[in-house]
Amino acid sequence: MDKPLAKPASTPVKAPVNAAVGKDDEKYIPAIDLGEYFSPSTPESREKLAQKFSWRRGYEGLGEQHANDLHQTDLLPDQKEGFFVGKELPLGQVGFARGPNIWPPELAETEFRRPVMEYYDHLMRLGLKIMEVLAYLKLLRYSEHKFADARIFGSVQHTDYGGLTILLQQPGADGFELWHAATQQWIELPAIEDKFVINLGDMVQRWTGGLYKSNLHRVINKNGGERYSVG
Ligand SMILES: O=C(O)CCC(=O)C(=O)O
Ligand SMILES: [Fe+2]
Repeated sequence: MDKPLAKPASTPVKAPVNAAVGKDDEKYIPAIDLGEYFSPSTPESREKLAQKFSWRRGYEGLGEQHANDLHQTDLLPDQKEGFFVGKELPLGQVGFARGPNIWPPELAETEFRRPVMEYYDHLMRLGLKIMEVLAYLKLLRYSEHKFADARIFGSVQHTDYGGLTILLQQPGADGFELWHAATQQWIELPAIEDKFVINLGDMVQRWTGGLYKSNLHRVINKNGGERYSVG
Protein backbone atom coordinates (compact mmCIF):
# COMPACT_ATOMS: atom_id res chain seq x y z
CA MET A 1 0.00 0.00 0.00
CA ASP A 2 1.45 3.40 -0.94
CA LYS A 3 1.71 6.04 1.72
CA PRO A 4 0.02 9.34 0.91
CA LEU A 5 2.63 11.96 0.21
CA ALA A 6 0.67 14.85 1.70
CA LYS A 7 2.83 17.67 3.02
CA PRO A 8 2.72 18.47 6.72
CA ALA A 9 -0.07 20.97 7.42
CA SER A 10 2.45 23.66 8.40
CA THR A 11 3.97 23.78 4.91
CA PRO A 12 2.17 26.22 2.62
CA VAL A 13 1.10 24.64 -0.64
CA LYS A 14 0.70 27.32 -3.26
CA ALA A 15 -0.77 25.24 -6.03
CA PRO A 16 -1.14 21.56 -5.20
CA VAL A 17 -1.64 19.13 -8.03
CA ASN A 18 -5.34 18.84 -8.44
CA ALA A 19 -5.37 15.10 -8.79
CA ALA A 20 -6.03 12.29 -6.41
CA VAL A 21 -6.09 8.67 -7.43
CA GLY A 22 -8.24 6.38 -5.34
CA LYS A 23 -6.38 3.23 -4.30
CA ASP A 24 -8.57 1.04 -2.15
CA ASP A 25 -9.59 3.38 0.65
CA GLU A 26 -6.53 5.57 0.40
CA LYS A 27 -6.00 8.57 -1.75
CA TYR A 28 -2.63 9.35 -3.18
CA ILE A 29 -2.09 13.08 -3.29
CA PRO A 30 1.33 14.15 -4.50
CA ALA A 31 2.75 17.14 -2.67
CA ILE A 32 4.15 18.93 -5.68
CA ASP A 33 4.34 22.67 -5.47
CA LEU A 34 3.37 23.65 -8.98
CA GLY A 35 3.27 27.35 -8.10
CA GLU A 36 6.93 27.14 -7.16
CA TYR A 37 7.76 25.27 -10.32
CA PHE A 38 5.92 27.62 -12.67
CA SER A 39 7.48 30.74 -11.16
CA PRO A 40 11.18 30.34 -12.02
CA SER A 41 13.60 32.85 -10.57
CA THR A 42 14.61 34.11 -14.02
CA PRO A 43 13.26 33.64 -17.56
CA GLU A 44 16.69 32.25 -18.48
CA SER A 45 16.35 29.41 -16.00
CA ARG A 46 13.04 28.52 -17.64
CA GLU A 47 14.63 28.71 -21.10
CA LYS A 48 17.27 26.14 -20.05
CA LEU A 49 14.51 23.62 -19.46
CA ALA A 50 12.73 24.23 -22.73
CA GLN A 51 11.81 21.26 -24.85
CA LYS A 52 14.43 21.79 -27.52
CA PHE A 53 15.37 18.16 -27.10
CA SER A 54 14.21 15.54 -29.57
CA TRP A 55 13.02 13.34 -26.69
CA ARG A 56 10.43 15.94 -25.60
CA ARG A 57 11.07 16.13 -21.87
CA GLY A 58 11.04 19.29 -19.79
CA TYR A 59 9.24 22.58 -20.13
CA GLU A 60 6.79 23.52 -22.86
CA GLY A 61 6.08 27.23 -23.02
CA LEU A 62 2.90 29.25 -22.93
CA GLY A 63 1.16 29.15 -26.29
CA GLU A 64 3.32 26.36 -27.71
CA GLN A 65 0.40 23.96 -27.86
CA HIS A 66 -2.13 24.69 -30.54
CA ALA A 67 -4.76 22.02 -30.88
CA ASN A 68 -6.68 21.87 -34.14
CA ASP A 69 -10.41 21.85 -34.36
CA LEU A 70 -11.64 20.69 -37.74
CA HIS A 71 -14.77 22.80 -37.46
CA GLN A 72 -13.24 26.04 -36.25
CA THR A 73 -9.84 26.77 -37.74
CA ASP A 74 -9.29 30.33 -36.46
CA LEU A 75 -8.63 29.31 -32.84
CA LEU A 76 -5.48 30.65 -31.17
CA PRO A 77 -2.73 28.86 -29.18
CA ASP A 78 -3.51 27.42 -25.73
CA GLN A 79 -2.87 29.62 -22.71
CA LYS A 80 -1.13 26.93 -20.70
CA GLU A 81 2.42 25.79 -20.10
CA GLY A 82 3.60 22.34 -19.16
CA PHE A 83 6.34 20.14 -17.82
CA PHE A 84 6.83 16.68 -19.30
CA VAL A 85 8.33 13.81 -17.34
CA GLY A 86 8.90 10.15 -18.16
CA LYS A 87 10.97 7.17 -17.18
CA GLU A 88 14.52 8.29 -16.42
CA LEU A 89 16.65 6.97 -19.30
CA PRO A 90 20.18 7.63 -20.57
CA LEU A 91 20.81 9.75 -23.66
CA GLY A 92 20.79 8.26 -27.13
CA GLN A 93 17.67 6.11 -26.86
CA VAL A 94 15.82 5.08 -29.99
CA GLY A 95 12.09 5.73 -29.92
CA PHE A 96 9.43 8.19 -28.93
CA ALA A 97 10.01 10.61 -26.02
CA ARG A 98 12.75 8.44 -24.52
CA GLY A 99 15.71 10.00 -22.73
CA PRO A 100 16.72 11.77 -19.54
CA ASN A 101 14.32 14.09 -17.74
CA ILE A 102 15.16 17.80 -17.73
CA TRP A 103 14.73 18.99 -14.15
CA PRO A 104 14.53 22.56 -12.87
CA PRO A 105 17.89 23.09 -11.11
CA GLU A 106 16.58 25.70 -8.69
CA LEU A 107 14.03 23.37 -7.05
CA ALA A 108 15.12 21.04 -4.29
CA GLU A 109 15.20 17.34 -5.11
CA THR A 110 12.85 16.54 -2.22
CA GLU A 111 10.38 19.30 -3.14
CA PHE A 112 9.92 18.51 -6.79
CA ARG A 113 11.83 15.72 -8.47
CA ARG A 114 11.13 13.04 -5.87
CA PRO A 115 7.35 13.59 -5.47
CA VAL A 116 6.95 13.98 -9.24
CA MET A 117 8.71 10.66 -9.88
CA GLU A 118 6.84 8.93 -7.06
CA TYR A 119 3.56 10.06 -8.56
CA TYR A 120 4.77 8.99 -12.00
CA ASP A 121 5.50 5.48 -10.64
CA HIS A 122 2.09 5.42 -8.99
CA LEU A 123 0.38 6.31 -12.26
CA MET A 124 2.37 3.64 -14.12
CA ARG A 125 1.00 1.04 -11.71
CA LEU A 126 -2.51 2.44 -12.13
CA GLY A 127 -2.04 2.32 -15.91
CA LEU A 128 -1.13 -1.37 -15.69
CA LYS A 129 -4.31 -2.02 -13.72
CA ILE A 130 -6.35 -0.29 -16.41
CA MET A 131 -4.55 -2.34 -19.08
CA GLU A 132 -5.65 -5.49 -17.24
CA VAL A 133 -9.22 -4.45 -17.99
CA LEU A 134 -8.48 -3.77 -21.66
CA ALA A 135 -6.02 -6.54 -22.49
CA TYR A 136 -7.04 -10.00 -23.66
CA LEU A 137 -5.42 -13.16 -24.91
CA LYS A 138 -6.59 -15.07 -27.95
CA LEU A 139 -5.67 -18.59 -28.94
CA LEU A 140 -5.85 -19.09 -32.69
CA ARG A 141 -6.03 -22.10 -34.95
CA TYR A 142 -5.71 -21.64 -38.71
CA SER A 143 -7.02 -24.12 -41.25
CA GLU A 144 -4.64 -25.43 -43.87
CA HIS A 145 -4.55 -23.07 -46.83
CA LYS A 146 -6.05 -24.96 -49.76
CA PHE A 147 -8.56 -22.46 -51.05
CA ALA A 148 -9.15 -21.81 -54.74
CA ASP A 149 -10.62 -18.36 -54.04
CA ALA A 150 -7.72 -15.84 -53.97
CA ARG A 151 -9.68 -13.65 -51.55
CA ILE A 152 -9.43 -16.20 -48.75
CA PHE A 153 -6.55 -16.02 -46.24
CA GLY A 154 -5.95 -17.42 -42.78
CA SER A 155 -6.04 -13.83 -41.72
CA VAL A 156 -6.70 -11.27 -44.42
CA GLN A 157 -4.39 -8.24 -44.63
CA HIS A 158 -5.07 -5.80 -41.82
CA THR A 159 -3.57 -3.48 -39.25
CA ASP A 160 -4.27 -4.16 -35.59
CA TYR A 161 -6.60 -1.50 -34.23
CA GLY A 162 -5.43 -1.42 -30.61
CA GLY A 163 -2.15 -0.72 -28.84
CA LEU A 164 0.12 -3.72 -28.76
CA THR A 165 -0.20 -7.32 -30.01
CA ILE A 166 2.37 -9.77 -28.65
CA LEU A 167 2.33 -12.88 -30.82
CA LEU A 168 3.79 -16.24 -29.95
CA GLN A 169 3.87 -18.56 -32.91
CA GLN A 170 4.42 -22.26 -32.95
CA PRO A 171 7.99 -22.95 -34.18
CA GLY A 172 7.91 -24.21 -37.72
CA ALA A 173 4.37 -22.95 -38.27
CA ASP A 174 5.27 -20.07 -40.58
CA GLY A 175 2.70 -18.00 -42.37
CA PHE A 176 2.93 -14.51 -40.88
CA GLU A 177 3.62 -11.95 -43.60
CA LEU A 178 4.46 -8.30 -43.21
CA TRP A 179 3.88 -5.57 -45.80
CA HIS A 180 7.14 -3.74 -46.55
CA ALA A 181 5.97 -0.40 -47.93
CA ALA A 182 9.43 0.74 -49.13
CA THR A 183 9.75 -2.19 -51.55
CA GLN A 184 6.01 -2.74 -52.00
CA GLN A 185 6.16 -6.43 -51.20
CA TRP A 186 5.10 -8.98 -48.61
CA ILE A 187 7.87 -10.35 -46.41
CA GLU A 188 7.49 -13.79 -44.82
CA LEU A 189 8.46 -13.79 -41.17
CA PRO A 190 9.52 -17.26 -39.98
CA ALA A 191 8.11 -18.41 -36.64
CA ILE A 192 11.18 -18.81 -34.42
CA GLU A 193 11.18 -20.65 -31.11
CA ASP A 194 11.10 -18.38 -28.03
CA LYS A 195 10.67 -15.24 -30.14
CA PHE A 196 7.69 -12.92 -30.11
CA VAL A 197 6.35 -10.87 -33.00
CA ILE A 198 5.28 -7.48 -31.64
CA ASN A 199 2.69 -5.62 -33.67
CA LEU A 200 1.93 -2.01 -32.93
CA GLY A 201 -1.68 -1.06 -33.54
CA ASP A 202 -3.46 1.97 -35.01
CA MET A 203 -3.71 3.60 -31.59
CA VAL A 204 0.09 3.62 -31.15
CA GLN A 205 0.56 5.07 -34.64
CA ARG A 206 -1.84 7.89 -33.79
CA TRP A 207 -0.32 8.33 -30.37
CA THR A 208 3.23 8.79 -31.69
CA GLY A 209 2.22 11.01 -34.59
CA GLY A 210 3.19 8.25 -37.05
CA LEU A 211 6.72 7.66 -35.67
CA TYR A 212 5.72 4.07 -34.86
CA LYS A 213 3.76 2.44 -37.65
CA SER A 214 0.76 0.18 -37.41
CA ASN A 215 2.04 -2.16 -40.07
CA LEU A 216 -0.12 -4.11 -42.50
CA HIS A 217 0.16 -7.89 -42.05
CA ARG A 218 -1.61 -11.13 -42.96
CA VAL A 219 -1.41 -14.88 -42.44
CA ILE A 220 -1.29 -17.55 -45.15
CA ASN A 221 -0.98 -21.00 -43.68
CA LYS A 222 1.01 -22.96 -46.24
CA ASN A 223 2.44 -25.42 -43.73
CA GLY A 224 0.39 -28.37 -44.91
CA GLY A 225 -1.52 -28.67 -41.64
CA GLU A 226 -3.15 -26.58 -39.00
CA ARG A 227 -1.32 -23.56 -37.62
CA TYR A 228 -1.57 -22.29 -34.07
CA SER A 229 -0.67 -18.93 -32.60
CA VAL A 230 -1.32 -17.12 -29.35
CA GLY A 231 -1.58 -13.36 -29.00
O1 LIG B 1 -1.59 -15.54 -36.00
C1 LIG B 1 -0.74 -14.71 -36.31
O2 LIG B 1 0.44 -14.98 -36.47
C2 LIG B 1 -1.19 -13.28 -36.56
C3 LIG B 1 -2.48 -12.92 -35.91
C4 LIG B 1 -2.87 -11.49 -36.14
O3 LIG B 1 -2.43 -10.81 -37.01
C5 LIG B 1 -3.86 -10.89 -35.23
O4 LIG B 1 -4.41 -11.61 -34.41
O5 LIG B 1 -4.10 -9.68 -35.33
FE1 LIG C 1 -3.04 -8.74 -36.67
